[in-house]
Amino acid sequence: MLKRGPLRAAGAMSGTSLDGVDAAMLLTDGHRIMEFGETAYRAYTEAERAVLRAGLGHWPGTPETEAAAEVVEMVHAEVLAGFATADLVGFHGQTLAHDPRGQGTHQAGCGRLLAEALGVPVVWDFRSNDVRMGGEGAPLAPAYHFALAKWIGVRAPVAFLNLGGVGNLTWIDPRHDRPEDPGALLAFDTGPANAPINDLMQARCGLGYDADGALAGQGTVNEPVLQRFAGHRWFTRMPPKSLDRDAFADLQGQVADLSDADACATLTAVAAAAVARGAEHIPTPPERILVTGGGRRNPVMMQMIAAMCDCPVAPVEDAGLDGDMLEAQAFAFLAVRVARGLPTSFPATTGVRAAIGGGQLSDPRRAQTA
Ligand SMILES: Nc1ncnc2c1ncn2[C@@H]1O[C@H](COP(=O)(O)OP(=O)(O)OP(=O)(O)O)[C@@H](O)[C@H]1O
Ligand SMILES: CC(=O)N[C@H]1[C@@H]2OC[C@@H](O2)[C@@H](O)[C@@H]1O[C@H](C)C(=O)O
Repeated sequence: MLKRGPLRAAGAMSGTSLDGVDAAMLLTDGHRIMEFGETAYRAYTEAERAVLRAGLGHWPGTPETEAAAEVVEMVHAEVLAGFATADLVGFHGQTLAHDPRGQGTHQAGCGRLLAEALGVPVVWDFRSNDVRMGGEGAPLAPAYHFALAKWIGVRAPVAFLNLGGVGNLTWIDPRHDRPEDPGALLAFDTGPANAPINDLMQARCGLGYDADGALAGQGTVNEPVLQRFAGHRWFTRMPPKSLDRDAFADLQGQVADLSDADACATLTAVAAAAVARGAEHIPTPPERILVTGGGRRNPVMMQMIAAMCDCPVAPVEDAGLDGDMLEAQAFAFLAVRVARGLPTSFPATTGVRAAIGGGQLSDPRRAQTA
C-alpha cells in the first residue's frame, strides 16, 4: 500500500528524439507540486540508439520491438537505480509507433520487469487506456503543465510548448482550479519539431542534431516547401490531436535537392510554422509561450517561433523551471495521479469523451500486478 499524503515519485522519459533517458524526482500529491528533487540523464549509446531506431514503426511482438524493449528496460533500470528511495516510479517507455485511430499506441518497455529490478512500485502504460476510450493517447503532460502554471503563479493565460522530436502545446487558463474544469486547458501536438532536423543531420552530416541551430543559421528558408507544409490539412484539424514521430517523413524528400544549410533552415522553419499554425486554435492569446524540450536551445528555431507567433516566447528557465527534465517530472506527477485514481487526460487534451485515468501499477511487493 502506498502511504497517504504527498509521495516522492521518480519519473522517467525516453522521448521521440531518441537521445537518452531523463529521470527526475518530484514531491507531489498529484494535485500540487510540493518540491522538485534530484535528476539524472543517461544518453543512449550509438548501438542502443540503432536498436531503438530499428524498432520505430513496429508494433509489439516483433524481434525489433523486443530488442528495443530490452534496451529501454536495461537503461531505465540503470538510470533509476539512483532513485531507490522513491515511493513510486512513473515509467513512460519509448514510443515506437503511434496510430490512435488505427492500430493504437505502443511504448516499448515492461514496467513489471522494471518494478522487479528496482524493488519499487512502477506506474506504466500511460497511454493505451486513453486510446481505448477514444482519445489520442497524447499529449499527457498537460495535467502537469496545469500544476506548473499554479506553481509559478501565473494570473493570465499562458502556454507551455515542448520542442522535442515532435512538438506539443498546452494553453492554460489559470483562473480555473482543476485541470478537468471546462475551459481550463487546450492541448495538442503542433507537428514535427526536432525529429526531421535530426534525421537530416544524421543522413547528411553524420551528426545527431543541429547544435545551437548553427547550420540552419547559415541557410535560407525555401518558401515553396514551407508554404506547402503550412497548408497541410493537419493544421485545419481541430485540436486535440496527436502525431507519430514519422508522420511527416516525406519532408526529407521535399528538401532533398536543397543544400545542407538551406534544407536545415527550411526544416527549422517548418517546426516553427507548425507552432504558429497550431497557435491559431488557442482560445485567447497567452501572456507568453514558455518553451521546454531541446528545441529551446536552438536560437534559430526560437527566433522563428517568436517572429511567426504574435506573443513573447521564452525558455521555461525564465519561470524558474528545468526544461530538460520537465517531461520526466510530468511522468512522476502522472504516476501519483494514477496511484491516487485521478484522471490523467481530458476531453480538451486528448479528445477522450470524459476525463479518465490510465496506466498500470506494478508493485513488486505484491504477488500480483494490479
Ligand atoms: N543545443 C542544441 N541546439 C539545437 N538543438 C538542440 C540542442 N539541444 C537539444 N536539441 C534538440 O533537442 C532534441 C532533444 O529534445 P528533447 O530531449 O526535448 O526531445 P524528446 O524528449 O526526446 O522528444 P519528445 O518530447 O518529442 O518525446 C535533440 O535531439 C536536438 O534535436
Ligand atoms: C505518442 C507519444 O509518445 N507522443 C509524445 C511525442 O513527444 C511529444 C509529443 O509527441 C507528445 O504528444 C508526447 O509526449 C509528451 C510527453 C506528452 O504526452 O505530453
